[in-house]
Amino acid sequence: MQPQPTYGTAQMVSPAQGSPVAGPSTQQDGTVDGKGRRLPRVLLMGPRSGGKSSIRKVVFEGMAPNDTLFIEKTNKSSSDDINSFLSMRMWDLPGGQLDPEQLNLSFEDTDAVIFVLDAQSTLHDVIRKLSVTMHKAYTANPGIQFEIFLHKVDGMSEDYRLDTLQNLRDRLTEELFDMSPELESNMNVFYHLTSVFDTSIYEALSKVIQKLIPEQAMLERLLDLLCQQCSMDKAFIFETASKIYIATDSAPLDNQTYVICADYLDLVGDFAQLYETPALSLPPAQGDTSLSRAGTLSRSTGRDVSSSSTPSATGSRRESSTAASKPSSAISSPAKAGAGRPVSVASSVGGGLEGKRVTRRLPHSKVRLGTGATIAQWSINENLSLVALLRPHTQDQHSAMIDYNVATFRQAVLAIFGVGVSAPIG
Ligand SMILES: Nc1nc2c(ncn2[C@@H]2O[C@H](COP(=O)(O)OP(=O)(O)OP(=O)(O)O)[C@@H](O)[C@H]2O)c(=O)[nH]1
Repeated sequence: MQPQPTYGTAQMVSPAQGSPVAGPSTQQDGTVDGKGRRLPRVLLMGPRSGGKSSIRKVVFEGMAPNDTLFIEKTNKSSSDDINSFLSMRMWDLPGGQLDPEQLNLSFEDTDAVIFVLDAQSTLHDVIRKLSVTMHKAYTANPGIQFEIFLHKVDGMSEDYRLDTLQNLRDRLTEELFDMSPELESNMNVFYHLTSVFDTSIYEALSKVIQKLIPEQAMLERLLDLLCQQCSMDKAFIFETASKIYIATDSAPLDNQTYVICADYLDLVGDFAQLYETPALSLPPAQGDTSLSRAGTLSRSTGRDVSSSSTPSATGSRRESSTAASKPSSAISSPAKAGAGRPVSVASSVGGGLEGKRVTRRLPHSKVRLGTGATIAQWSINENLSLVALLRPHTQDQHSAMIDYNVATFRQAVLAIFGVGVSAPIG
């Protein structure tokens, strides 16, 4: 029987640099975690210059979309731990390689395949190859999830995008049907319009990842309860570094809400970095991925860690009128005094701090928008953040209740993922 993917292991995985690897999963290549459990595997495939490396670099390494122009061609397959919390492993196969067998990879232990197709090129030949690969993959693993990214749709009109997608869908369905009608009707195929120049790629990857999280329904239910109790219009659990959301409540999601929440998370991360004091940066603790990532991934570096050394630790407050998603009033600093949860870290930090307990705070911040609504962010742990849109005046009138509910929510999320509560609540 195929082992179930596991998530949220207490032992976080450091994001590997794209080391060239080719071959089936082994303990050595990291597709098995420290406890011997298999990590979910996502294959990223597609024709040459489709945009695979750009997606990886923009979303998981913080590269500016314009810089993708200078990415070198992928010659060898590479594998990356793309999501520290979920310990997910993504394989980027060189362009043109639609058949992973040539690379000694098998579909048996693959959970999802993302096919990245260039919407601006002719797809005629690709569709045929794609259907053959899908057929093979499905035969090897009927539970496999196919995600088709019609990529580079920026610059195309809405109508043209939808037409291109419809064409692709029709032709691929025909090809699959010709091969086997039964197979075609049983396959799980999902389509997404994506571009690295807007949030569509984050949303598409969020949807892919959510399907790989068995705890999804539980998280959604928890978020529903939180929204209901705290008068929140929308709430997300984000993977802080990548801005991918792993869960949201069941209320309908409009793109603008996601954009505002993701931008806010970005802004908070940038603020947190401003307040980082190198002298107080803690050495990487075992299993503390966010610490070990400092200095390697720009957008994920020490975002949460920095909170420990923000002015809030000494009780000072900073306010700024920096615009984030049109905030009309002041923004609290990422670790607003008294708002963060203190985390006691018994660690040797060298020099004068050796042997002392260093108090870290999990950051929390909020901004009142022009509409009177509040956008707020709470860190759940080093890798996850809760971001929510609160109805006007709720935050002012019920802040204690909201803090209490969020603390309870946080405990529940950590318990679901089996990470354990690493910081005192409330
Ligand atoms: N317009 C537009 N161009 C993109 C987008 N994503 C990637 N590109 C461009 O597409 C080109 C190829 O991107 P890569 O990421 O190297 O493509 P790849 O699939 O990794 O290619 P191989 O290395 O050959 O496998 C680059 O010039 C990128 O700038 C997008 O969303 N929109």
